[in-house]
Amino acid sequence: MTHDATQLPTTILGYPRIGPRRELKKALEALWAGRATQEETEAAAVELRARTRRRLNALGLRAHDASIPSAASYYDQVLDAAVAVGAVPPRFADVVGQDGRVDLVGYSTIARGRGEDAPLEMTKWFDTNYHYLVPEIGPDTQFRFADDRAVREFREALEDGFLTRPVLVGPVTFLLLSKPADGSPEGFSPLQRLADLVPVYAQILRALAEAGATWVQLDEPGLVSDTLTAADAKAIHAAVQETYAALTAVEGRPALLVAAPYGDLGEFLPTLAATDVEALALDLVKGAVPSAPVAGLETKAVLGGVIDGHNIWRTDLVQALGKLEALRPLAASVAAGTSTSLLHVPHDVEDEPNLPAQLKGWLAFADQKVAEVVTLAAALEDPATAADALEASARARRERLEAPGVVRPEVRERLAGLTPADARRSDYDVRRAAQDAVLALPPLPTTTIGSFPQTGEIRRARAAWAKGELSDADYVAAMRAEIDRVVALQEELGLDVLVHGEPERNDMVQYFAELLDGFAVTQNGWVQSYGSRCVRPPILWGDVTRPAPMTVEWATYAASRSAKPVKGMLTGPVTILAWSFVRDDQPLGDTARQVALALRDEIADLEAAGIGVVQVDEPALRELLPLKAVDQKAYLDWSVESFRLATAGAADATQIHTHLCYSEFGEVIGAIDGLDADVTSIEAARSRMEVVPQIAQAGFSRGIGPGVYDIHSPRVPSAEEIEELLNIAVGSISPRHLWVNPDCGLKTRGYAETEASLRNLLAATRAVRGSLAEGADAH
Ligand SMILES: Nc1nc2c(c(=O)[nH]1)N[C@@H](CNc1ccc(C(=O)N[C@@H](CCC(=O)N[C@@H](CCC(=O)N[C@@H](CCC(=O)O)C(=O)O)C(=O)O)C(=O)O)cc1)CN2
Ligand code: MET
Ligand SMILES: [Zn+2]
Repeated sequence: MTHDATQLPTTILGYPRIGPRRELKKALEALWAGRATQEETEAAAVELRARTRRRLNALGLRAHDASIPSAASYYDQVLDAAVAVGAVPPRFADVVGQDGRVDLVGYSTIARGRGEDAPLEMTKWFDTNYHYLVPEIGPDTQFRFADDRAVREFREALEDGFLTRPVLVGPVTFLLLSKPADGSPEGFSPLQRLADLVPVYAQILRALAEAGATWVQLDEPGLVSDTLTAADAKAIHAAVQETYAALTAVEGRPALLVAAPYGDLGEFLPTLAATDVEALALDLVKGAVPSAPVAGLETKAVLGGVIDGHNIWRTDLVQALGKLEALRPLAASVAAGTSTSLLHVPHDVEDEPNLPAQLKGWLAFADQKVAEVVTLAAALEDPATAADALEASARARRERLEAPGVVRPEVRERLAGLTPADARRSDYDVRRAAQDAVLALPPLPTTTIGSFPQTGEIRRARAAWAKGELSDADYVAAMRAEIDRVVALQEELGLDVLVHGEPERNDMVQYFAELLDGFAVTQNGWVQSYGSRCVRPPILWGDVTRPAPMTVEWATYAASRSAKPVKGMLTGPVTILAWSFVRDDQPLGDTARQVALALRDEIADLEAAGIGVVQVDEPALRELLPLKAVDQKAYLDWSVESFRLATAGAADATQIHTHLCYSEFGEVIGAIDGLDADVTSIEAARSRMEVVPQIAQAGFSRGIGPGVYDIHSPRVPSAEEIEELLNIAVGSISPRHLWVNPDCGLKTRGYAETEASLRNLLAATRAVRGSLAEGADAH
């Protein structure tokens, strides 16, 4: 170590990467569509990185002290780490250049797959709506310092006049998030490869130091979960010790900041504090200031993550400063920072011309949060200089509590009048008989998850409508034409329960937020969900009411086009909360119940309009599950209750479906059972029906549709392949309960592949129905 590292710069753990106008999304999608060269896409990204540095500098992060993070990524930071350490699966070995580098086309291939080569699996990043790519690590994976993008981007910034702080996923987290490569022996876990991986990180640190880096940030969020078995925890303690003993021994290295976002470090804090790293970043939003001295911490610089990287409310700076002050006696020095990367929030409140002025005063997007960090840093130096800013932030919060619409007495009264009976339906058998009588579905009924391809034409029509260039009537006509097409296609293919295809929805959450009171939606508030895909999370700021029916006209129009049952399509309360920025002035459960009541009224209206099947999607049920075991039961109670409150007003004969993606099914199976839906569809094709034994074991005895078509890839599954998956399902799930459906909605797919895949899905279903009938005849 060649410089003073007892003082951390004021900083943020990371910043949005997609660009204020989704510049990176557009550049990447142009490359993928063959409309841009690699050089053009790289050039757009270089420009975006330069703009980001200037912006952060203008907001008060300094240019020369590693205060500005170098944390860009073309797709995902975990994929970046995999490529850096040479952990590219053998099926993609050809995309790695002679020099170890992976160019943008090759990098995109690993992320998105090609032909029969499946991409890396994608899964949720902690308790966020961001998704990372899962590295595949086997006993033979050859780690080496392969791609030096981190060094190149550090140099790029330096040449531009900025000494930045490179950010990498730390080695322990990298292995904890990896999965064993296919063919790994029983009992193998990627963490067993730590000793081979750490020297590569050491090399990277050396290369960064040679390039002039003074600080490097290693993100270790893998340490914040406590749902670990004792044996796992022991192995992770040992891994932390081994990793940071080795990395701090690297000669001439940069100072190390180990960041632990998304929760409290708990038992791993003492372990990290005992290492020789210079600095730790603690999440003081989800986690707490340690209540007693921690051995080793007194020699470290600590970044107090008091600004919430996960929400958009303006911080109560008085309270935040209090936490930093409480931390001071425990550490060598304390700096102000964010709890997580700002990746999960939009760029700039000032870029929202349509948000009400009063609401804007309550909000802090990424840029406002950087300013808050800078204000706190000043307040740490001298509270007097920041007194006005501190008082203003406290005033904004008080004002919010009293503003009209935040509390609506009629909503409060309705909630207060609820009884347990409002969340209970009749027994499943009673419902099943009533539903069989009206629906008369064949065995192994087929359906889809709701959305059909969102074509460029649909999106352009909506954009024109929003700009006033297309009239309401023309917009409705365009969407109805799409519904006609979707219904006709499903009829032709022979699906049993049809959908309208959701063409009118920009997003399954934003659509409802636009129609409910108590929400605001943004114009430019894009947040990366995965790769180039983004969402604009709505802001749930007040009590929720439903001024008018939201889906009835679309659903009844679709129903008028077919004699088959058409499934109404709603997003559930938990998912609406999970994918919005939610008020933090009352328990989430109370907010969820308000949303549930709006959905309950919608279901009543759908029933009254003759819709006899309604799906209430809850793909985020698992996402909001707290990382800490102690908090999980309370969450499962309110989340399940809110779904039931939304659905339990339905008549026995109304078939309620739900849908969940991301098959960590085992973890929430109790909750899924508790939802008491008549039919549940889940993602299963990607994991080749891994969840089926879990379903059987749990004795799940209502309708269940494990997905048989992986919609995350353009690949068309063959009928034989789907038949094989169905046979696995039939092996453990009673045909009385088994449904046939894709893994998820089809909105990100094109029509050609969708049609071909669904055709194969129906052929496979007919084949399996045939063999079931033969089996029944033989008995
Ligand atoms: N909120 C949410 N979270 C989720 C999911 C989800 O569906 N919703 N699914 C899971 C996976 N995540 C996903 C996240 C985003 C997308 C996605 O497709 N996003 C679209 C944007 C969707 C949208 O808001 N569309 C708007 C705006 C579309 C747009 O970009 N319009 C153009 C103009 C139209 C054109 O010329 O194409 C523009 O504004 O510039 C609309 O359709 O109205 C994208 O990034 O491309 C898919 C999956 C988990 N989390
Ligand atoms: C992310 S779950 C998506 C469910 C929704 N009904 C759709 O089909 O798109
Ligand atoms: Zn889904």
